[in-house]
Amino acid sequence: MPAPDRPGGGRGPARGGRGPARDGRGPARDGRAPARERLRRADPARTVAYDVLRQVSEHDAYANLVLPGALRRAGLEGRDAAFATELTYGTLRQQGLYDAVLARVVDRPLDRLDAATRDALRLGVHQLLGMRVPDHAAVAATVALVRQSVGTGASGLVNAVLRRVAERDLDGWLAEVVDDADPDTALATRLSHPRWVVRALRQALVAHGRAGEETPDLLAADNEPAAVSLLARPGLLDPADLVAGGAAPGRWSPWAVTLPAGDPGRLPQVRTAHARVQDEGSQLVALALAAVPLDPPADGPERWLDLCAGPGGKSSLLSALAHRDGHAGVSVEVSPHRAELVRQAVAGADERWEVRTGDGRTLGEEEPAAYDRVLVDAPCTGLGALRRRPEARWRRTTADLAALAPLQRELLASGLAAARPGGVVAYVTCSPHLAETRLVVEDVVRRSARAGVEADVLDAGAALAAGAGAEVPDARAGDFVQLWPHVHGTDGMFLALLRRR
Ligand SMILES: C[S@@+](CC[C@H](N)C(=O)[O-])C[C@H]1O[C@@H](n2cnc3c(N)ncnc32)[C@H](O)[C@@H]1O
Repeated sequence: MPAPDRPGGGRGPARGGRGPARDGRGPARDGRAPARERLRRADPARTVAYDVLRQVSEHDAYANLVLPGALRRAGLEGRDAAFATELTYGTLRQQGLYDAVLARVVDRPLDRLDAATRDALRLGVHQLLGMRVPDHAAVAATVALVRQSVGTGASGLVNAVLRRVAERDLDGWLAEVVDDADPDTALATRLSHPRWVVRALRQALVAHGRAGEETPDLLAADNEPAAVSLLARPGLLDPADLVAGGAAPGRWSPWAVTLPAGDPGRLPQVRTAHARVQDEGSQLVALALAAVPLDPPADGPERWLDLCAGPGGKSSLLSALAHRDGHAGVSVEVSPHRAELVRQAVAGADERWEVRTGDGRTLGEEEPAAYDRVLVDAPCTGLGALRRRPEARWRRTTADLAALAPLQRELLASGLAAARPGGVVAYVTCSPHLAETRLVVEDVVRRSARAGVEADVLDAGAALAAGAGAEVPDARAGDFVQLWPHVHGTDGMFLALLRRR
């Protein structure tokens, strides 16, 4: 995949073909106020984007959770919804680069600006440098937004700053902001990631057998909008039905389809929980666990366990497979709210699938050697899924790695203890970080053996191929699997498979 080294170089909505209100030059075809005058008022798409940005920065909201509701409430659909989405996600992803530009123009440190004004400035810069919105429309519409939301004083500042930004194009600003920076800082600024993340991802690439030179491609993939993948739950829905409705078949998972556009929440199959939005990488790792050959248990159906299951994506797939094939299972989730989401996710396949609110760390002790297949999809930094969570890269810190390390180890050790001899455990993260993947597995295998719970590392690549129905090229990292956004077009899922002796 080529590495576009600029925002908006990819698939963001273009200006061309939009209605007259987009660029402020069109005639008033519909009896409304002239376009130029309309730009004096904030338009709905920009208002939605700005409101979501405010919720993200003021209330630590997640843009991907807040935006769909905001679009629906504003009645935005089609191209307008796509425009609002690109405004929101692009602004959040490129925040590091845009702040570097703004720092050259604003007459005080950015953190001394009122947060509402700073969010508006970032939104304006994205239109100027990351989208093909004409300068005058980007400035006028953003100023209108600020006048309406913050006040006249702030709108003067925003007007002056955005006009200065508009004096150069993106290449001009890129040259300026990375001018005398060291290579890592330059890469971090150019592709808008924190510097520690750039280093961690390069280290992860190398640790999983790839070249450090791929780092710019990986960072660029984080800046591209991810396709909307759906899971058609096995036994409940044939993916061909979704394809007949206009979706494209998935690239890797036999149960995946890709939606061209639109709100998946409106699909009847999603409403009935027969289909679910789920990245193909997530589907593949769950399918791999289900595909590991196993001696059948002597005393009845297989028992499956999803040890940290919220919000239920992989439980929805595992429960459907288990239901189809006559197995039984349990999902455990510590957060009551997320456990409720898991209950909804397993609906339709829940006859012999129980959902519990509880602490997965103690389950291995409470039910030792009780399960045939165990999924430990551990809480992690999510560094492999940055393209879907546009603000996550700015929230995560190295302190999170240290904080998550004990929890990841305790959950895996508990999952291993809950597996019966001959049973199999999948350790999964949506982060390729070495400290959350290989180091956790190696550490827990060693420590568990000392406690009398021995396990062998299985060939996860073979299981992935069995689950997908074909080899997934470039997925193997020794005995482990590491998927990559820039290689596979999936989230960066890690998978290790362990068989208990
Ligand atoms: C990475 S998410 C799992 C994603 C899930 N497998 C899916 O596909 O939707 C990790 C989950 O573990 C939960 N969790 C954290 N600590 C836990 C614990 N001690 N026991 C059980 N669940 C826990 C978190 O609340 C979170 O929902």
